[in-house]
Amino acid sequence: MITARGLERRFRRKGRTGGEVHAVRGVDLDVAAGELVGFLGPNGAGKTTTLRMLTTLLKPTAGTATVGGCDLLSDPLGVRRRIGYVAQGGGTAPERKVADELVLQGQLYRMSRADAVARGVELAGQLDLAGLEQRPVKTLSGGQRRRLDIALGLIHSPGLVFLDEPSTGLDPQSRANLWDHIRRLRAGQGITVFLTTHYLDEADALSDRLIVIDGGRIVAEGTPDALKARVNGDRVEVGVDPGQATDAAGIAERLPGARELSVEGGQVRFRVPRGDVALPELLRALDADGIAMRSVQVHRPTLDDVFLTLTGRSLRKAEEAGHAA
Ligand SMILES: Nc1ncnc2c1ncn2[C@@H]1O[C@H](COP(=O)(O)OP(=O)(O)OP(=O)(O)O)[C@@H](O)[C@H]1O
Repeated sequence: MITARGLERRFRRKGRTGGEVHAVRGVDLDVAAGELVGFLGPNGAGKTTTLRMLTTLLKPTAGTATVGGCDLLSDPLGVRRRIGYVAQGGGTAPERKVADELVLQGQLYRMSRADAVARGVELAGQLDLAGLEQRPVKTLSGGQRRRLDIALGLIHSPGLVFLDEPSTGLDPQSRANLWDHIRRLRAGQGITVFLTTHYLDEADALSDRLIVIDGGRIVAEGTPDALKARVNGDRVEVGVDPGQATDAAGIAERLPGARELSVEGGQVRFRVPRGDVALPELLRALDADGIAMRSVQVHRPTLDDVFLTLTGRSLRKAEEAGHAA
C-alpha cells in the first residue's frame, strides 16, 4: 500500500539566522494492504512532515514513493483519490451540520449527492454518530468530533487512511472508545491504517507494527512485542529489611543473566532475562539464607524502554522537552 525510498524534506529557516531544517532525512517505508501501522516519535521527529509528503500535501526534497498503487510525484491526483487523510486539527466548519459536512466532503470527491448521503449514513452508524446528523459541529464533544473527522476522511471509501495523532486532546475514555472504532474499521472494512502518535500506549494498543522515527530517521521497526524484546530483560525490584539488602543483592547477582544491580535502602533492583523464571529461584535462595522478601515487582519492558535503548533518551522526556520548547 505504501512504498517509500529515501524520502527527504528540508525546510529553509525563516528569519535572520537562515539555514535549513532537515526535517526528514531519508525515510524508507513499506506498508502492506490491511496493516495498521503506528508511526511513533517525539515532537519534532518528522512524523507530520513524512505524513504530509505521503499524502501529497508537501513535496519531498528527495526520494520516491508509491501510495495506494500510484506514484507520489507523477500521479498525486491518483494518490489523493485513493487515500483518506485525517489531519491533527480536522477541518470542519463549526456552524455546519454533521450531515452537511459529510455530504459536502463526498461532493468534493465528486460523489453524487445521493451517494454521499448514503455513505454518510453508513459511516455515522459505524462511528457512533447516528442521531447527531442535524447538530452543528461545534456542539459535538471532542470524541464525537474526532469520529466525525475520521468519517470525513473515509467518505470516498479509500483503501488507505492516514490519521495524524488521532486521540490528541481526548480524555482517557474517549481515547479508548476511538481506538475501538479504529480497530473495528480496520477489521470490518479491511482498510489499511497509517497513524502517527507520540503516545506509547496508543502505539502499543493499536498497531500491528510500529515504525519509530527520531531526528528525521527511522530508528526501529517491528511489532510492539518484538521491539520490547529488544530491551534486554525484565526489571525486578525486591524489598527486604535494609540490614539484609547487601546479602540479598549478593544472591540476586548470582541469578543467571542478572545485570544492572543496585541497592537503595531495602530495595534491591536488577534486570534478568525473564522475571517470572528468576523469581522462584530468588525466593528459594533468599529463604535458605533467612532473608524475608517484603515486596516484589516485575516490570515488563515498555516502549519507552525501547526508545531509551535505541536513542539513549526517554520518549517521555523528549516529549516533555518538546512541549516546553
Ligand atoms: N514549514 C516548516 N518550516 C520550517 N521547519 C519546519 C516546517 N515544518 C516542520 N518543520 C520542522 O521540521 C521538524 C519536524 O517537524 P514535524 O512536524 O514533522 O515533527 P512531528 O514529529 O510531526 O512533531 P509533532 O509531534 O510535534 O507534530 C521540526 O524541527 C519542525 O520544526
